[in-house]
Amino acid sequence: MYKRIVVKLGTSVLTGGTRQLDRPRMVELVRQCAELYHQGLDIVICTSGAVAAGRAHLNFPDLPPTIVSKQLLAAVGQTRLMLLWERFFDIYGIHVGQILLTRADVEDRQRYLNARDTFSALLEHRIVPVVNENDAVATEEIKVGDNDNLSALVATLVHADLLLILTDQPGLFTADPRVDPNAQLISEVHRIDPALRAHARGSSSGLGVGGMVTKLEAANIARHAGADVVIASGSGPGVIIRAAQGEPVGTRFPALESRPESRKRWILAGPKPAGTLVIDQGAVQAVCQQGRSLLPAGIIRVEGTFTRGDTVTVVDAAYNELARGLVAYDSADLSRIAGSRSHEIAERLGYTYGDEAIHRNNLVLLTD
Ligand SMILES: Nc1ncnc2c1ncn2[C@@H]1O[C@H](COP(=O)(O)OP(=O)(O)O)[C@@H](O)[C@H]1O
Ligand SMILES: N[C@@H](CCC(=O)OP(=O)(O)O)C(=O)O
Repeated sequence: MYKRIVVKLGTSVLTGGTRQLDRPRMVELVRQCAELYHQGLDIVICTSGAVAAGRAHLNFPDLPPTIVSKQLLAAVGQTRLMLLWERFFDIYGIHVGQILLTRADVEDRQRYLNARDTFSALLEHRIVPVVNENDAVATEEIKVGDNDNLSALVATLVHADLLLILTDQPGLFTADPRVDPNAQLISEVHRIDPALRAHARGSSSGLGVGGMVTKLEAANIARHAGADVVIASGSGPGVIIRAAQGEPVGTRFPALESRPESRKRWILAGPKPAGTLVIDQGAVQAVCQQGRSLLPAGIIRVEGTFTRGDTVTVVDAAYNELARGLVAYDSADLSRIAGSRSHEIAERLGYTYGDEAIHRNNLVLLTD
């Protein structure tokens, strides 16, 4: 039995594929959460559905397809959504607390820790946090963008041992089942590699954001943070209880053994990578197999514009993501010293911040 679970409920689940929130379905989901809560489990809800709720409440207004329209719908819908969560949990004598986040709230480590404290306080007082992106004010630059990645961030923040992503399909299939009727359910995943990613497509229902692509991104972050991840159907009978008891439902991604310490968890889930470092085979070996720091000598290419201390993603020549880390040099400097030996850094730049492009203490591996 798990102790702390984050339940992510997609728009597809909360609307049941209709254009409104499906209240009986929400009540059933809350009933299951309440049963687990009263057995002593900590429950965190990551809810989508604000935009759908806003649209339904305003009777499907004819709005231009702009960011502001979405913000307007979310502003109206979020209160409707929260009202329902509050009412339904209240039936079982459970208090809820709303947390609305954007990427900007966790980009900086201090703010990330503040958010973590809020979650800790709620959970300590046995209040169920109900989390969504702060869509009403989130613009492209500051948002997480999809609630799958948001749920992985939350699972990382609260040290969840299970992230349960509920959607309108029984799990991850070998192809989008809406398109390919012969697609097969994949019940257990031990490696999230390009071959597996090739199965995942975006959302084709017009309701959700990201489809299976973002669910795999989320699964990869959460299992590196030490949580098991399950993707399953929100309409499966007793699905939350069954998943919490460790029964095989949907697609399961067991947590990886390594449990990163606090700062590395932040690097993993907090800041959005501002750039990409493409590294050569020797550096892949040194970083991934030998746990070494990344030196400029192993960098083939620098992409994006970033400053010293920003998070970047580290990829191999085929663009498989290997790690994330905080850079010791900005993008202009790194471009100048990429491929250089350590003693050449000062010669090229006229100064040095050390031999490492990313010190291993600032590096989190994303390989298995
Ligand atoms: N390989 C796949 N296996 C299962 N579903 C997939 C796959 N590729 C794409 N999808 C699509 O992902 C959708 C679920 O994601 P999404 O629409 O974003 O829902 P949610 O609102 O639950 O996040 C499914 O309806 C399905 O059509
Ligand atoms: N934050 C948005 C949902 C964004 C999102 O990722 O949706 P989904 O793919 O249905 O989980 C909302 O509340 O409408």
